[in-house]
Amino acid sequence: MEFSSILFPGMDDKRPLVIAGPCSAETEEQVMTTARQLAAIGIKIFRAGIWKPRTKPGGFEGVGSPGLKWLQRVKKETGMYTTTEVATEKHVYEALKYGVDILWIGARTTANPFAVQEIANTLIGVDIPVLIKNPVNPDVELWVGAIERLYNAGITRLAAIHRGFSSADKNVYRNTPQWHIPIELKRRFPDLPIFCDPSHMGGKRSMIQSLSQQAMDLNYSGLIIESHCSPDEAWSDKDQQVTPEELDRILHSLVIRDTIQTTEDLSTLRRQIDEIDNQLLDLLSKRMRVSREIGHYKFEHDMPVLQTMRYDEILRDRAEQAERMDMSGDFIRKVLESIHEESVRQQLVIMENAKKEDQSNQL
Ligand SMILES: O=C(O)C(=O)C[C@]1(C(=O)O)C=C[C@@H](O)C=C1
Repeated sequence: MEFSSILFPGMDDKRPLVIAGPCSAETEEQVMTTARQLAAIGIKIFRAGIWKPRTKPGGFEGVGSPGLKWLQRVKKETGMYTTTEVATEKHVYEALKYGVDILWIGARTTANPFAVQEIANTLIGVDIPVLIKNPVNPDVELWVGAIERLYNAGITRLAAIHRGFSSADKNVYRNTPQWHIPIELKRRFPDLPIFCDPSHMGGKRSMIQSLSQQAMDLNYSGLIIESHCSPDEAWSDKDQQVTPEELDRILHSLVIRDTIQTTEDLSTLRRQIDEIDNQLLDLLSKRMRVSREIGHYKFEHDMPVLQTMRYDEILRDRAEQAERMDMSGDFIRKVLESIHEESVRQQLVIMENAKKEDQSNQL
């Protein structure tokens, strides 16, 4: 896929490209005050939710179409480009009618291929950048699928927004980052810009700075940060919004590492990594050879392939050992789960082949 630039005239091709604005457009005054303050600190793209998907009914569901006139005014008076979330065909028509410059697709919508297809069909023939948030569930294929649906509709000015993933486990995040998922997306589409949404990820103002820094260190193109002229009085998501002044402070604190340099030192270290990876592969192939021998033993002695007690003992022992060696137990558990999966697969093949051989010998 070949993506085109999402930038507009007057925007720097410099990291991070920042989109900022309130979670929701509440009143014309709140929108205009916030917009003026953001324009004053150099923000070029103003965001505001016009239609808000809420988990339960009864919450503030956005001001709807009347708020689009406020976005028009923002553009006219401050020169900032505007963006809002669309989830249905009607939202798209309304946003286009009022000249919204960039659309974004929310996490709940990305998770629903029917809704994404409806939006894509509505956009056929329209030249507008679309930003696609990750789906609520940690499924990179759904995210890729949404990007492909838009692309197939002729929308090539695309970018992704990483806002984190829902999780049943309680942790410090509102939506856990699971950085490996956007990293996989980036591996598949190296030219697709990725924005980080530290507001929804952290769910708290205090986490915005460090999440933004991590996103910059992972080479993200941009940030989308919720900013409100009086966050404590916000009608939605007040804990995660910052004043434009605070946003300015956060943005200035970020260290942007942009040098691409391969010195002799780095090459030497990378050669060491290559060598160690070779050894790891060698060891893994030796382990699989032993596992295949166990497979033959199990066939001859009528033993099942899966040995839960032994598997459990390996996971427990190695996780403890890993922690003593300064690695996370969870990490080693994941590695061993993959190794065990391959080991079981190889033993099942052995069982199957040995059975076939037995049968053909009996004929
Ligand atoms: O110990 C065994 O029985 C094995 O076959 C080895 C092994 C492993 O790869 O560690 C594979 C399958 C079993 O479920 C448990 C462990």
